[in-house]
Amino acid sequence: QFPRQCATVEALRSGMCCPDYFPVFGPGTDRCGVSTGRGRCVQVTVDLRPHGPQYMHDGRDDREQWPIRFFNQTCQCNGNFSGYNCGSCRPGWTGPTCSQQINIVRRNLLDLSAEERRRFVNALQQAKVTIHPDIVIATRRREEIFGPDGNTPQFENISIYNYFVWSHYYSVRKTFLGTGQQSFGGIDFSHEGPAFVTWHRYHLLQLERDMQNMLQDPSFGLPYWNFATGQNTCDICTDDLMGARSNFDVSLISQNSIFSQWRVICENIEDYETLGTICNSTEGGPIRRNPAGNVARPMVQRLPEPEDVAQCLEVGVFDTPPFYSNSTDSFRNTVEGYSDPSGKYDPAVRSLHNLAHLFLNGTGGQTHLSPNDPIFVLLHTFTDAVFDEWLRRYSADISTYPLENAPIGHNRQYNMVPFWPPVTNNEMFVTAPENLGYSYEVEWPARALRVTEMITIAIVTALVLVAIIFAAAACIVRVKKNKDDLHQPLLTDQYQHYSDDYDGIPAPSQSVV
Ligand SMILES: O=C1C=c2cc(C(=O)O)[nH]c2=CC1=O
Repeated sequence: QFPRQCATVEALRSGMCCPDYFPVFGPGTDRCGVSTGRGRCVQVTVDLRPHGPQYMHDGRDDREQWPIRFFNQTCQCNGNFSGYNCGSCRPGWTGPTCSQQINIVRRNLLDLSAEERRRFVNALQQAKVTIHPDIVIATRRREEIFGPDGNTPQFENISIYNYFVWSHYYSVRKTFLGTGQQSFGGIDFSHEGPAFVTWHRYHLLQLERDMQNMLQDPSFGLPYWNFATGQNTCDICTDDLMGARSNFDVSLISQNSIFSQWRVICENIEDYETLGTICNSTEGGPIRRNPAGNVARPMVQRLPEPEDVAQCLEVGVFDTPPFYSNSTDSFRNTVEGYSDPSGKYDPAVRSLHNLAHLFLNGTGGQTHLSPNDPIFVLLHTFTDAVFDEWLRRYSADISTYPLENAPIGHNRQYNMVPFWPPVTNNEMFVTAPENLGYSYEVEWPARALRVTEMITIAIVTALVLVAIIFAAAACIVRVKKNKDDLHQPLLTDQYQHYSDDYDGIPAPSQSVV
C-alpha cells in the first residue's frame, strides 16, 4: 500500500509521500530522484466523476477518491522511470536508465520442466517468507491511523506474498459504518465491474515485479493455469506444483507439498466487520482446498470447457450498462463469470473465472481470502491472458469502458485501490506485449459452430448438392439424347426436312438410300 518512508506521523500530516531516490545532501533533498531528472513531487490526480448507485455511503470509506484520504502528493516519474521514488522502471523496461526493453513470457505451468517447476514453487515459498522491501500496510482505518496515543502510526511490515493477499482483501473489504452497525457489503473495488480485468492485471504485475527483484532475475515470469479443461479434477494439484490432496483430510493439501505449511491471513472477517479493524499480517489456519468437492452445488463441480473461452472471446463489446455483475453481452462480465460463456447474463450461472474459483471449494473460493491459495496467481494469469487476447482481437477498443457511473472504483480514470503510487484502470487497458513487456505462450481453442450457423451451412450444402444433382441429371439426359440421336435410322423427318431445306425445293417423294 504505502512506502515505508511515508508511514510516519510527519508524512501523514503533510499528505506528502515523495521519498528520496538518493538523498546525497540529507533527507528530502532528492525527492522522486529530482536531482537526476528521474521525476518530481506533484499533486495526486483523482477522478471526480460520479460513481454508480450501488454505493451510497459517500464520505464513510477511506478508499473513496483513492488515495487522498492518506496522501495528496506523489512522485510523477519521467520517461521510463517508475515506482514510489522513481527508482525503478515502467513494466517492459529495465537497466540503470530504464532504456532496455524486455519481454517476459508467461507460460503454461504444465509445460514447465521439472527443474522450472521446482524453481517456481521455491520462488513462491521465498515470497511467502520475505518481508516486502519497500511497502508496509495500514492496520487501522484512517481515523485511527495514529494509534491510541495519537503518535504511533498503525502500519506493519508484511511478506511479499502476503502483501499480494492483503491488497486483494483491502479492495473487497466491507465499509465500516460504526460500532453496532452492519458493515456495508455492496462495495468491491476489484470485482463486479469493468475494473475487474485492469485491477487484477496490475495486481499480478506488482507480484511479478516484486518477485523479479527478490530473485534478482528480471526475466522471471508468472506461469498460468489453463483452467478451461472441462474436467472435474485439478490437473495442477500435484505435489511438484500446487500440492496434491492430503490423504488424511480431503480439504487439506498433502504434506509432501510446501503449501501444506502455508498459513493464511485475513481470516478474521467478523472482527474486521464488527470492530472496524483491518486485516494485518498475522497468519492463521492452513489453506483449505477440496476441488470439485462442493456436493451442495453440483454446478461448480466441473471446470469451464475450452469452448467457453472461445465463445467468451467472441463477445466484442468490453462492457455494458449498468457495468455491474448483471451486465449482459459484456466481455468483462463473461470472463469474470457472471454471464454464460456466450455473454448472456443469467443469475444462476457461474462460468470462467468465477467457476474456477468456486471449483476450488475452500480458501480459493472466498473473495476475502482467495489469494492465500497460490492457485489464485495461476488462475488470474490465465484470466489476464484471455483479456489480452480480447484486447488484441478488438484493437483495445476502450470506447465501452465507462468514464462515469460504473460501481465505485471502476470508472476508467479511477486510481486502483490500494496501489501506490496511484495507477488508473486506463493504464492497464493496453495490449501487454507492446505496452507492458510480457506476453503469453498460449494457443486459443477454435470456436465450435452455433446451431444457427450449422443450420445455415446444412441448407447451403443441401442446395449446392441439389444443384449438382440437377446439373448432372441434365447432362446425363443430354448425353443420352445425343447417343440416341446417333443411333437413330438415318431417314428421319428431321433429316428429311434438313435435306429439304438444303436445296430449298420441296421433294416429298425423294429417297436418299
Ligand atoms: O475469490 C473469489 C471468489 C469468488 C466467488 C465468486 C462467485 O461467483 O461466487 N466469485 C469470486 C471471485 C473471487 O475473486
